[in-house]
Amino acid sequence: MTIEIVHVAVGVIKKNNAIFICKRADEQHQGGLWEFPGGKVEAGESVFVALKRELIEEVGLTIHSSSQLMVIEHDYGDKCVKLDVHVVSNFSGEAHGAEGQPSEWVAITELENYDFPEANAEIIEKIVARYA
Ligand SMILES: Nc1nc2c([nH]c(=O)n2[C@H]2C[C@H](O)[C@@H](COP(=O)(O)OP(=O)(O)OP(=O)(O)O)O2)c(=O)[nH]1
Ligand SMILES: [Mg+2]
Repeated sequence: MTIEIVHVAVGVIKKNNAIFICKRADEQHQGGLWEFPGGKVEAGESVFVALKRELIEEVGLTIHSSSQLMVIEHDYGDKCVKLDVHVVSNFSGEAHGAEGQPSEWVAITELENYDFPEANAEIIEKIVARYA
């Protein structure tokens, strides 16, 4: 049996000492938890193009560049994901929950007070180590 790994472009949107996060809808995989916005990389698409497309759709931002933070493979049991995590600080627009989802700018030092999917623990650890 081959296991499908879903490749996801994830954007850590950073402005000064804050990160923009969104809440996943209850009916989504890992629903009800906070996330860094992003979504699936489609066939033939680069990670940057996927990230750009997803961030316009989900948070109304146009990104101009991004820098890779890390790649994490995680098996949730019902789904395997490969999170391609990029820091985005060069963007235009005002971040908002463009799909009606709750969203906030959160200080990096406060991120640990929000519930994220399991795979995100490593991401938050790295953001705190690097930027807090
Ligand atoms: N966007 C995002 N996804 C995450 C994070 N952490 C984490 O485990 N994931 C998982 C949850 C999902 O299984 C997958 C992302 O899928 P998604 O639902 O955002 O994909 P998508 O935007 O393309 O949406 P759709 O096609 O399902 O409508 O990655 C995170 O911080 N951000
Ligand atoms: Mg998404």
